[in-house]
Amino acid sequence: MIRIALTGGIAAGKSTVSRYLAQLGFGVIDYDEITHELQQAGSFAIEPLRNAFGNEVINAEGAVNRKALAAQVFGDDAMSKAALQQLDSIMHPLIEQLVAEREQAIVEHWQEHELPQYASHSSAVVVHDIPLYTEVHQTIPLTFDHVVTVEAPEEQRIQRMIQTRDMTREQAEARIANQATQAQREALADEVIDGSVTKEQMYEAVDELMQQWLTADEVVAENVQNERNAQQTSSNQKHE
Ligand SMILES: CC(C)(COP(=O)(O)OP(=O)(O)OC[C@H]1O[C@@H](n2cnc3c(N)ncnc32)[C@H](O)[C@@H]1O)[C@@H](O)C(=O)NCCC(=O)NCCS
Ligand SMILES: Nc1ncnc2c1ncn2[C@@H]1O[C@H](COP(=O)(O)OP(=O)(O)OP(=O)(O)O)[C@@H](O)[C@H]1O
Repeated sequence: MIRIALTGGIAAGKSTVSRYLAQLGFGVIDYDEITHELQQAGSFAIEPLRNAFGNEVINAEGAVNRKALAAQVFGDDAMSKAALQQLDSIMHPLIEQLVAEREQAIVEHWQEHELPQYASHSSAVVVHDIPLYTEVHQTIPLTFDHVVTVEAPEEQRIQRMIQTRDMTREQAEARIANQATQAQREALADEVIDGSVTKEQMYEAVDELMQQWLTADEVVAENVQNERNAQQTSSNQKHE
């Protein structure tokens, strides 16, 4: 299996890249979607969250009131920091469990449906779409073959947020300031996709990366197979 972590600065184009990879037929696991699912009524996370943070973080329907929870865990004081750690310790093992189940389903699906445009690839590809990879990589202990971040200049991202998300400049700037920095994301990534170019150019960059990684994986698979064949031949010769 080739495991890829995909992250990026807010509004840099990560979701656009993620959708494109899904369109190509690769399995994509969306960590934001999983987090939201786990905070719906009836989820395993509800009672532990209620016990840790009180009734006020659960709404009348039995789902998490994200605004109320955010008020307890986001802040510069020691209490908020400890609360965020506690939230991570409740959410992250549950996220990890759902991720493992999705990954298994993707591998099973891949075994039955190879992608025609990559007919020769020998491993399933699973893309983990993790907006907050920098923030959570130490508490969700998954290992990745490749870590990719999508980046674009801050002003371009602010303009995108103002135009497509109905935000004011102040709100957009605050969202950026709240996240890890571009330098922190790039320090963890082995590839950076430029989100400031056209979408078509971004897709070309993705195509190139996937070809490169699948070819490298194919070479490793071939070497392993050759090694196995050589060992088999030598063991057969010894028995003759
Ligand atoms: C506290 C919650 C309900 C607040 O939701 P809300 O919609 O108001 O904010 P949102 O999720 O967009 O986060 C806003 C910003 O907070 C920061 N942030 C969010 N979660 C974390 C975290 N676990 N660690 C550090 N920073 C975080 C990021 O900068 C993010 O951009 C939500 O963030 C949450 O449940 N977080 C914990 C689960 C988690 O780790 N999610 C990420 C999984 S990859
Ligand atoms: N290369 C591009 N050229 C023009 N517009 C783009 C490009 N990439 C993304 N966009 C647009 O910018 C907006 C933000 O992109 P996208 O949703 O992919 O960002 P994101 O990084 O996933 O953000 P978030 O982290 O908040 O989910 C969208 O409206 C998208 O269509």
